[in-house]
Amino acid sequence: MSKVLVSDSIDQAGIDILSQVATVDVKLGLKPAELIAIIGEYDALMIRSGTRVTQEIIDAGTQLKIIGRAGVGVDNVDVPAATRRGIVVVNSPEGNTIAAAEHALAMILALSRHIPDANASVKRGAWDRNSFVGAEVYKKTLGVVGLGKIGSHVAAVAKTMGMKLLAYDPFISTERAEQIGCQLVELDLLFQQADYITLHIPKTPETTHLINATTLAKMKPTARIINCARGGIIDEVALAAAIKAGKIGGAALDVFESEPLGESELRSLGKEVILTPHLGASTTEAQVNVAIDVAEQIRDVLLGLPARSAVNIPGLGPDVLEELKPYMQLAETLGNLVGQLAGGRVEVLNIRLQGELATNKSQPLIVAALKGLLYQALRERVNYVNASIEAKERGIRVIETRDASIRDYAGTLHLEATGTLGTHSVTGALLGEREIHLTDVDGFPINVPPSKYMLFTLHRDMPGIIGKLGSLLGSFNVNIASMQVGRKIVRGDAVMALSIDDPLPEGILDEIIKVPGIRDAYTVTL
Ligand SMILES: NC(=O)C1=CN([C@@H]2O[C@H](COP(=O)(O)OP(=O)(O)OC[C@H]3O[C@@H](n4cnc5c(N)ncnc54)[C@H](O)[C@@H]3O)[C@@H](O)[C@H]2O)C=CC1
Ligand SMILES: O=C(O)CCC(=O)C(=O)O
Repeated sequence: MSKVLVSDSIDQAGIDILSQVATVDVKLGLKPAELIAIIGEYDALMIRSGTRVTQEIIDAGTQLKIIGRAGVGVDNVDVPAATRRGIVVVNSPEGNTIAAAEHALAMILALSRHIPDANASVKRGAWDRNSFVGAEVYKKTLGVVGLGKIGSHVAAVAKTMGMKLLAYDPFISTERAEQIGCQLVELDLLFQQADYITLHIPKTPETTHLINATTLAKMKPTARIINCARGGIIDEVALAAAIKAGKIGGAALDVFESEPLGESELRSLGKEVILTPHLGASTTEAQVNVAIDVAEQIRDVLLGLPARSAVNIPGLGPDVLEELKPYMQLAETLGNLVGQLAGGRVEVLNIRLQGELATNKSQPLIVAALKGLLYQALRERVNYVNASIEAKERGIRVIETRDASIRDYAGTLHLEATGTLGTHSVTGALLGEREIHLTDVDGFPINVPPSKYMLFTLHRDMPGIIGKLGSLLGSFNVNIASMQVGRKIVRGDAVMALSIDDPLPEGILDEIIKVPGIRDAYTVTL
């Protein structure tokens, strides 16, 4: 049975799902060295933001197939290292959207009305109404940095509170921003005009210290900044200094450059600063959502099925998967076949999407074809995650072309591999939506379903050759399940495709090539 390690606290609903297919160990608060010492036993690791999955941990996880992040941000996982090792990294892109957005909205209101400090003062026994005079958000300007899932929800609710909305997000359209009621502006203008600035972007090299001494200097002296996205987007030292110097009005932070927050000037500041310990996703509802979402994906991957929200399998969203799954199987089979026909080292793989397929997303098909192509070299080590990287590292150049005019079948895929031993090509189609058929080998039309063991010959189309080959195979006790010849002209060159019941015994290929009229022969295992 597979083994899953859960190293941060996740809802029981997730553990229950994992337990259907695996032994689940929940071990919280492990130090990096402790995690490195045990991770080798596990097939899957499930985390939240508490566990930092470094290259060392990934290297020690020799059995790891999947890392599941019960939440959105995967910045605590070394995704490139996981990708190189073929480990799927999945997250829950939407499970905690509402929770995080509501936390940001709560921060805006709590900051405006000094709720935390007023509450603490009453609990201390005081009745001080003068120190906590607040500000209304009504008719104030909210600047939303990052108008994705969380930013959009914050904007939509803020709109209903009567706020004016500015947004900065270089990756969304003006129309989309307008639909949400936001005016898309340049970042500097947002900094200059906003009364509240709320951050909803990932932490990337571009967004690290986006809020720094220079950008803080552009803001209104009354501006308040809310960060429920990621620590490190704000330079905390510069922020504390700006608040102390009265250059901005205040800040509410849920996330920090280093978590848990250690020694920090921010702790010493008064009611103009609110700090929460990364609680954005901490609602009962969100924790159930993300636990189920990620546990289901881990279960599926352990059962050999694809994950719906893999962050390191580009272009494989659930909708794409549903539509392309049969074609991915076709691409993988053709990749495996053409790789074996080509033998040696493949240098160029030409992939042509034909007919209806020409209008489809090609990336998943390319990944699947490469997975098939590299299977002989890498066996189980190659998967949808690392196929592209492995191909790149081997110097395989991928050329993609499309031809919508070819309409023999609904959609066909044509693969041509050129390597150190020559060029070979195969074409395949789906019959009845799922059944794979080879429709062409090396330019010769055929129509056969691929089978586990196959033999292909290139020969002269002449009387007696099929009989001679049949007798030869029979003398080696090789049983032929089916046979088909593809030719372009009568008595010209032809290709024979045979399905055989068992692998071809050693040495027969040399005998086959000696049969007069047979020029070449290839055996493949699919
Ligand atoms: N505090 C907490 O507990 C939680 C924090 N988060 C964090 O919230 C953030 C946003 O999450 P979602 O809205 O789900 O992500 P999302 O992917 O839906 O939205 C992010 C948006 O940021 C935009 N963006 C990317 N780079 C940008 C840049 N340089 N400048 C401006 N915009 C940029 C993208 O175009 C996208 O629209 C993430 O960092 C996530 O990790 C998410 C959930 C809980
Ligand atoms: O797991 C958590 O509570 C943190 C959630 C979070 O930051 C995220 O989903 O990106």
